[in-house]
Order: sequence, then C-alpha cells, then structure tokens
Amino acid sequence: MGKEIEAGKRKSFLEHLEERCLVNSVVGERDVLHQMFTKKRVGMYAGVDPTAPSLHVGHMLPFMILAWGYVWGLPVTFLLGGSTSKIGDPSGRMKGRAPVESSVRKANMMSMHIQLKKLSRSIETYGRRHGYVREWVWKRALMNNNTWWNKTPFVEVLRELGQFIRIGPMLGRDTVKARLTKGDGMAFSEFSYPLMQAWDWWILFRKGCQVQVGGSDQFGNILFGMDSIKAISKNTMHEINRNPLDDDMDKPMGITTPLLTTSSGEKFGKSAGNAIWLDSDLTSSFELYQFFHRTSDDVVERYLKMFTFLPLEEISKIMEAQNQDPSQRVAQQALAAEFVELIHGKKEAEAVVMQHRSLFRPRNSKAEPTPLPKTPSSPPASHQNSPVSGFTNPQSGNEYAPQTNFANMPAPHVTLPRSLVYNQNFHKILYSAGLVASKSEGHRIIQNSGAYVGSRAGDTGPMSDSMSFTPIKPWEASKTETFIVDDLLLLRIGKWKYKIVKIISDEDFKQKGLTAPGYEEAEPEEPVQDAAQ
Ligand SMILES: N[C@@H](Cc1ccc(O)cc1)C(=O)O
Repeated sequence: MGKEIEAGKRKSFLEHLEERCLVNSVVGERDVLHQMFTKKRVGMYAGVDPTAPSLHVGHMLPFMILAWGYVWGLPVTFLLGGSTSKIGDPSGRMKGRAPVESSVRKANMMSMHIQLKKLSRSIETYGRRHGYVREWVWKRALMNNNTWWNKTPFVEVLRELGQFIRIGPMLGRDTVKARLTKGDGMAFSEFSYPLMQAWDWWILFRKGCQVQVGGSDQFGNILFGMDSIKAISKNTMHEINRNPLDDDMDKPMGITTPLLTTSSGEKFGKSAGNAIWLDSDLTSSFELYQFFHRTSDDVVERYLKMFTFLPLEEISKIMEAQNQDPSQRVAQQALAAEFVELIHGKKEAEAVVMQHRSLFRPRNSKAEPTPLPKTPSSPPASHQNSPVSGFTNPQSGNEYAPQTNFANMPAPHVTLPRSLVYNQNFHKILYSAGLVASKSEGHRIIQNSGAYVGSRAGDTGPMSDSMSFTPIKPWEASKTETFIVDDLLLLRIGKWKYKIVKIISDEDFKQKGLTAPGYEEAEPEEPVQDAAQ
C-alpha cells in the first residue's frame, strides 16, 4: 500500500481524512504524519471522560477518525477515562467542575462503556454496508484508564514524568492563564490533568498508539503529551522502554478535529440548550434524525463528508440533486439517515425515515421525495405500536428514563425498587430488569451460564476497574446483595444485552410512578422458579 501511495496512485490516510474535512490541525509536522501513515500501520487512540451518561454527537468527530482508521486496517483504541473523569479536564473551562457523586460517576462509566462497545461494533457494521470487508488486520480495543491508574503509585508518575515537566510552560498554558487571571483559580488536581492524559498516552504508546486524536479543545493536552512521551521515552528508569525516538517515524503525533458551531455560534450538538445524545434513551433516534435533518444548506455537504462513509462521488451526486431543488432537502435526508444508521443500525434508520416521511410529507407532494435510503414496505415490528415514539423525550429530570418507555432501542438503564432486588434470586431480577420475558427463561439462561453480573475486580471494589463479569449461578438469594455497589447492579445476557439497574427505595419507586415486571404482581409461582430456590 505504501508504494501505491508514494506513486500517487492512492491517498494516504491523512489525505483521506483531510478530504473528509476531519482534520483541524496536525499536532506536530504534517508531513511527518503523512509519511508515517504511508510507511506503517500506526495505532491511534481517542479518549473520552464519562462525565455524562452518554456520548453526544460532538464526540463523533474524533471517533469518525478512529472509524476510518479501523476500516483502513489501522489498530484503534477507544479509551474511557474512568480515572481522568474523577479529576475533570479543565481545557477551555473558566470554572472548576462540581464534584460528581461516586455512584453517578460509576453509572456514567458503565453506560459509556456499553455505548462505546456498541459504537465500535456498529462502526464495523456500517463499514461493511459501505463495502469495507473485515480483514484480519482490523483491530479495535476499548480500554479504561482505571486499569492502570488504580495501580500506579504517585511516586512512579512523579519520577518518570513529573521530573521532566517544567512549571513555567505549564503556567503559560491558555487554560491555566485564563483561570488564574479571569476565572476562579485552579486546583492542583486539575492543573495535573494533562499529566494524567500524557501518562495514558505513554502507556498506550508502548502498545503502538502513536497517534492521539481529539477535539479541537484537546490540542494543548495532545501537545503536552507528545513532549512528555519524548521525555519519558528518552529517560525512563525502565531500560526496556527506553528509546530516544530519533527516527521521526517513531514519534508521537496528534490530530485534532474541527470545532463545529451553528450559524448562530452555538456549539454543535446542542439543540435549544439540550445536548444531542447518542443514547436513544436520552435523544430518541427520531430526534437524532431531526437534528441532522435541520442542518443548514451551507454546511450539509461538509457534514456528509464528516459524519458518514458515503463515498465522495456519491456525495457530489447528492449535492447536485440538492442544488437543483434545495427545498427537497435531499442532502439533509441522506445525512440524517446515514448517521442514524451508523449509531442505531439500519433497521432503526429505516423506521425513522418512514416515520419522518409520514409526518412531514408536504401536501400535494408527488410520491416519495427521495430514493435515499430504501425503506421497507412496513415499519419493523418494534415500531408498529409507537408511531409517535419520536416525540417522547424522557428528559424528565430523572437521569434514568422509566423502563416502560420502549421508544426504540432497548435502553440500558432501569430503575428497580429494593424489594425486587435485595434477597431475590437472579432469575427474577433478570425478569424485572426486562432482560428476559419470564422468570423461567431467566432460570434457563442462568442454567446455561448465559447471564452475567458485574463483579468485583481484585481488591479495589466491584466495577471500579474496567468492567468485569461473573457468570450468574443459581445462588442463594442472599448472595445477590454482594454484587450491589452504590445502589447499582450491572447485568448482562450474552454479549450485548446489558442493564444498569439503579436501585431505589420502594417508596421512591412508587412515588415516581414507575413499574417493572414482577412489581406488585401476585403472580402464580412458576414451577421452574421453585426448582431454582
Ligand atoms: N481529556 C479528554 C478525554 C481524555 C481522557 C484521557 C485520555 O488519555 C485522553 C482523552 C476530553 O476531555 O475530551
């Protein structure tokens, strides 16, 4: 491949990203990065701190770079900042963050973990749909920086990294200066945030992640990381890791993605003050569709390049049609449908397109306004009963949406009252959490070792690390509570079905008007269930 690129027959990965408008700046020398991508299979990583229960559309730009890397056969790593989120990145903020309760942070971390896993899988599916066939070199990983931070001694970081960091330049960083002069000052922990991010990169760098990708606000952290890695690599006490990085091709490099704003200067991904989330619990796929459908004409071509895998020739064709009659919004429709497909899958995208058309078809319109994308003759079964599900926005002030809302994809969050969890057998809890259709099904799955519960990782406490799971056995009901941490219980069936169960008191449950399978039902006991006790 390298030869073809050099001979000008094929674009380098960097050129490809530039063409797709995904590069705001290269941190380091552009030409070195270009060379690097032509000469070797460079690993890339992008990190995200779980400071909210879900990713939002703004996170997708760096992830689109990873997505392209993945289908081009470059190893990519999604890093979840379980530890960095305890500190909070001060980049671009005039105020420190309010401390987040540990249980909230853990719940956020779990749901983002699940979401990132799903996302990296949907990237693969979406790639396949656009003709990228999985090859053995395709490699993606999901890591949590808890994995190393939970066992790295402070003194190790100070000795290996802190020794080479000069205070002067750190005080000169824009964020620090702004906070010290105009903001509310800065805590030492926040001041040290870039060191944590740099250390993360150093860990990943040794595993081949030579390139870090981030939003435009990450320029400073990435630059700081590059300098740090060069210093550690040259001086580390651990001889086997020592490398002066004399060869340009071995150096760390960074890419930042553009900052998107609406014409009114609003940050991209905010709509009427609300973030546009990727979790369908928080932003329904219909709203997500609508958000992209509202894209203004002057940026829609750019967004098609940035947020989809549509080939450039096809984008040109779409734009031709668009320019002939912008009122038809052919380009916006393509963008919205592609993006919903990327995030929620093809079925969901088709259903939303249908829904949107039936609600917004202009009167007197001729048949279908656009052939993109193909829609089935009837909506998928899961949508037949919810023609207006797109309008139900469960942002009710309750961070966990009621589980009775089956608007679209299964939501990972459920809330259950204590009485349905404590001292209950797992097959019942699986049922109450909506993971199985009946208690006996739950029982059967447990018998077949197909159900899992989030479990203790080492001594550091359950789920404090990257998530680990234990197969559920037909344990005594009293064992259940040993898996509950901070009122949370994490359940999984098979590979992809997760529930994060938030446990609240029975009174609160009732007061909130929530319900769940098995709640206040005087059901006849199922025979299988007895056998399990
Ligand atoms: N600081 C990044 C997230 C991040 C965390 C850890 C890293 O190693 C990298 C990136 C942000 O706020 O967007």
